[in-house]
Amino acid sequence: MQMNDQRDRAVALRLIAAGVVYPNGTRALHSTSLDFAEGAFTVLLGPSGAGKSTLLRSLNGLVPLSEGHVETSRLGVVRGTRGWREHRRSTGMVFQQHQLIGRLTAFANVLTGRLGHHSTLRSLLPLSPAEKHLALDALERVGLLEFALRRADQLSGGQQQRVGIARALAQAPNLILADEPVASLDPATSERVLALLHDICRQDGLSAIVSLHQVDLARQFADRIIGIGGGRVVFDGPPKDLDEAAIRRIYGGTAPTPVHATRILETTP
Ligand SMILES: Nc1ncnc2c1ncn2[C@@H]1O[C@H](COP(=O)(O)OP(=O)(O)OP(=O)(O)O)[C@@H](O)[C@H]1O
Repeated sequence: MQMNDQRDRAVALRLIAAGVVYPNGTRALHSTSLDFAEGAFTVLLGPSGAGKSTLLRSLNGLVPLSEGHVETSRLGVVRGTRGWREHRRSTGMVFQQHQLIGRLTAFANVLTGRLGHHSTLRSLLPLSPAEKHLALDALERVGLLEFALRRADQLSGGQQQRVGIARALAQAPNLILADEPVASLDPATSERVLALLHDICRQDGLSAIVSLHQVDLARQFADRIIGIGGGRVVFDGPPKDLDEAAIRRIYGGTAPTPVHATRILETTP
């Protein structure tokens, strides 16, 4: 897909002059405005500490904005506790470390994706058969129906991340935010998990914003790549425009460390 196609699409989500300063005074995101097109698979790339997680998490209020706004096509400018709750309910989040409850089954973990749809009191009661079907359907889509009753901590890393994707799908979201969803997986599993996420988003017309460390995966799957450096957008374009100069701009002259080298460094005492 070309950038022009993206411009022709409706805007699903908009970041307007948004910035983040953490309580310790660190400015992690300088004033940034971005439009995210309906149904597009957008990848955030950048070196460690660039501000990818901050930007991604600010999009659903997990990191509060210090200035600016988030606007969605459904809600307009997101405001107040109720507005953010409503926005989060329709935003599926996939995390690097899955954030599953290990002693619960895959099925029970996926069901937790439904809890945002209920009041605190109602969520203490069993979920409806329709919601259980939704959760099983989500597990089937990620190819894990046969593991539905297995404890999450007895699944492989790739399977756990697929449960994480199923949990996000069980929310029936309009938008998926994935914060380094494959950072803890080996390269082959990373590609499979990302292909799965990409295919599901495409089939359902879901907008996805995904932060990644791997340039090759960004090139393979993204409709649009946003490069972040020092809390600012330093590249924004389709994968075909991500040339060596753009990579230098994003990574500040130091080539991104290949995944296998990172793993050797991590596992060597
Ligand atoms: N809770 C926090 N309090 C203070 N500073 C923070 C906090 N979280 C992140 N930062 C700082 O904000 C900057 C951006 O961090 P962020 O986690 O968004 O980067 P990132 O690009 O996602 O990095 P990585 O790829 O290593 O996860 C960094 O300087 C980081 O140290």
